[in-house]
Amino acid sequence: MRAVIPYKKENAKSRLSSVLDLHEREEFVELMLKDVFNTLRSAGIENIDVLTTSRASIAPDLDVGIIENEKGLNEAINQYLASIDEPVLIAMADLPLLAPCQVMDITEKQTDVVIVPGKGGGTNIIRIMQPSRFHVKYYGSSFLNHYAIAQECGMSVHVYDSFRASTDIDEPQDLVELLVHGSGLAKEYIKERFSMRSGKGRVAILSDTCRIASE
Ligand SMILES: Nc1nc2c(ncn2[C@@H]2O[C@H](COP(=O)(O)OP(=O)(O)OP(=O)(O)O)[C@@H](O)[C@H]2O)c(=O)[nH]1
Ligand SMILES: C[C@H](OP(=O)(O)O)C(=O)O
Repeated sequence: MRAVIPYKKENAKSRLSSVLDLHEREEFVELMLKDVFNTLRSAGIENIDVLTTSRASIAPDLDVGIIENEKGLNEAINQYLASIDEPVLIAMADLPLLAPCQVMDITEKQTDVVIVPGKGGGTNIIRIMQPSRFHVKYYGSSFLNHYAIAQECGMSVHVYDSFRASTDIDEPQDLVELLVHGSGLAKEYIKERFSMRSGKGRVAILSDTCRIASE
C-alpha cells in the first residue's frame, strides 16, 4: 500500500481568504500537509508521495516522494494512477482531523474501492486496489462521480463513514471543527489567530481583528 497526497500551495484555500491572507493560507496548508503526512506514517504507510504543482513548495525535510505535475488536479492524479501497480490511498492535504486509526480501518477494507466523502459532495480519500483501472473526477459532486466510476469499472465499493475523515477544511466555518477537535500543527496555527464565540447556535470563530468569520 502506498499513499499519494495531491498538493497545491500557490494561492491555496482561496475560500479562506476572508479570514486568512495569502501568506497565512500558504503557511496553513503546509502545516495541514505535515499533519496528513504524520497521520499516514503513524498508520504504517511507508511510501508516501506528494503530487504537487511545484517541487519547491515541499519542505526538504518531509520524507516523501515528490512528483511534480503542473496539470490540473484530475489530470495529474489520473496520470499518477496509470503509473501505479499496487494499491494506493489518495488522501487530500486538507484533512488535519484525520487520525491513524481511520487510515488503518480504511486500508483494511476488503472492497476494491473505499471512498471517504468530503463535505458538500466532495471526496476526501479514495483507496483503490487496482489504480490503473480507475480514474478520478474531482470537483462538484465528486463523491457521486467516484461511486459511479467504481461501479462502471465493476469494482466493489465501501463508503467509509467518519466525522474526522470527512471533515475537510475549505471554508471559515470548518475552522471551528479544527479548533474543537484538532490536535496537530494546523490546529495550533489557527488557535494562535482565532478564538471561538459560543452562543445558542453553532460556534463561530472570531479572528484577532474581531471579524466574525462565519458572517
Ligand atoms: N497536484 C495538485 N493538487 C491540487 C490542485 N488543486 C488542488 N489540489 C489539492 O487537492 C486537494 C483539494 O483541493 P481543494 O480543497 O480544492 O483546495 P484548494 O484548491 O487549495 O482550495 P480553494 O482555493 O478554496 O478551492 C488539496 O490537497 C489541494 O492541495 C492542483 O491543481 N494540482
Ligand atoms: C477537490 C474537491 O474538493 P472540495 O473542493 O470539495 O474540498 C472534491 O472533493 O471534489
